[in-house]
Amino acid sequence: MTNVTVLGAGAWGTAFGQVLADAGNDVTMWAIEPEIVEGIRDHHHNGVRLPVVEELPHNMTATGDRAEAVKNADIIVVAIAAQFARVALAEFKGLIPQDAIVVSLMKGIERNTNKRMDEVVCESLGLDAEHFAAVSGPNLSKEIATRQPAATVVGCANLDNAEKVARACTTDYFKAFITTDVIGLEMCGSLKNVVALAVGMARGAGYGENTAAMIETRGLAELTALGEAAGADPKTFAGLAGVGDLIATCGSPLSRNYTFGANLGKGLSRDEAAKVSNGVAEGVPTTAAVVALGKQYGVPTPLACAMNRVLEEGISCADMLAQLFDGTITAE
Ligand SMILES: NC(=O)C1=CN([C@@H]2O[C@H](COP(=O)(O)OP(=O)(O)OC[C@H]3O[C@@H](n4cnc5c(N)ncnc54)[C@H](OP(=O)(O)O)[C@@H]3O)[C@@H](O)[C@H]2O)C=CC1
Ligand SMILES: O=C(CO)COP(=O)(O)O
Repeated sequence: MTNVTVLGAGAWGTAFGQVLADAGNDVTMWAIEPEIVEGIRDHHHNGVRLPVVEELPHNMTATGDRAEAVKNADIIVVAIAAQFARVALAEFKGLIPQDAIVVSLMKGIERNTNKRMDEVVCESLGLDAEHFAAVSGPNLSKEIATRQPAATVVGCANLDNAEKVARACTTDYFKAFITTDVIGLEMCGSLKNVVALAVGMARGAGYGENTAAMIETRGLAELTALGEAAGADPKTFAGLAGVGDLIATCGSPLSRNYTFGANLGKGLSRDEAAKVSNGVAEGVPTTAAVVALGKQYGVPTPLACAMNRVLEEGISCADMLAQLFDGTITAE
């Protein structure tokens, strides 16, 4: 049996915690808010972040104490909003058991440093790459919370450790594939959120299938080019974490990024869309970081640049799309 601790009892942290518990592990959730800790520990329910699950498994508990949360953990899963990961993890430095594998579920690029979550987690905890794993795939939390069949990809520089994590989250409704392409998983998961914002925006503004398909396909080309420049394996982009996650996220109102974009497309301002957003829309802070990464690697990022103008300057959906029609003829 494996002891697994999940840092952050948000929607995905809690749903993934349930997967881990269903797979037979003893699961401890760590959260700051006492209401969430008490809810999971005493009532097997996270009414704040995942009310759709009436009764969480009984081999899942919670604590607000950092040292207690991680002291016996074989695997530590980080599911904190990406922009807060560095500051939150700093409090765990020195507490993580030496052989523990630290797994990130987060899909974002850190603003200002433009770093991926593998970089942020390893830097914050003083962790070596062999003990870090990323999990990314088409994993809308509410669907997995209701145990609908789904699959994901676990990436680690050490394939044995990837397999350990994959085994720990394998159930009869959740399947995990493994890879060593951590950079590919990080880039896929983070950049598809920017694409989902743009597709949602087009949908919210009333555009149809052709427009959505154009944004998704050109978005995939953009994230593949940027990912390859960052050192990713191009094959990853054609898999579950790439095309798979784009299909799920860009096609579902369960996605916070899609919904945030749809609200922008309906005419809400960025602040208004944030107010009605239910959970973190990682694409919003990540968009500027993607633009910066494009400049750093010398890779054109027309879609991220257009979405950045929406978020920073408030341009309309029509103007955002016009950015993609600059009159130049290029090879696809
Ligand atoms: N939901 C989904 O379908 C999926 C989400 N992901 C990714 O997983 C990550 C988490 O998403 P999700 O759980 O859905 O998000 P939620 O918005 O539901 O929860 C965010 C989590 O981050 C925590 N948090 C925010 N700020 C801080 C802070 N300063 N210190 C400590 N913790 C903090 C929140 O704690 P608190 O509750 O106390 O505010 C909460 O646990 C994101 O990167 C997301 O992109 C990946 C795949 C699927
Ligand atoms: O990453 C996700 C699905 O794979 C969840 O997307 P959102 O963060 O947009 O809800």
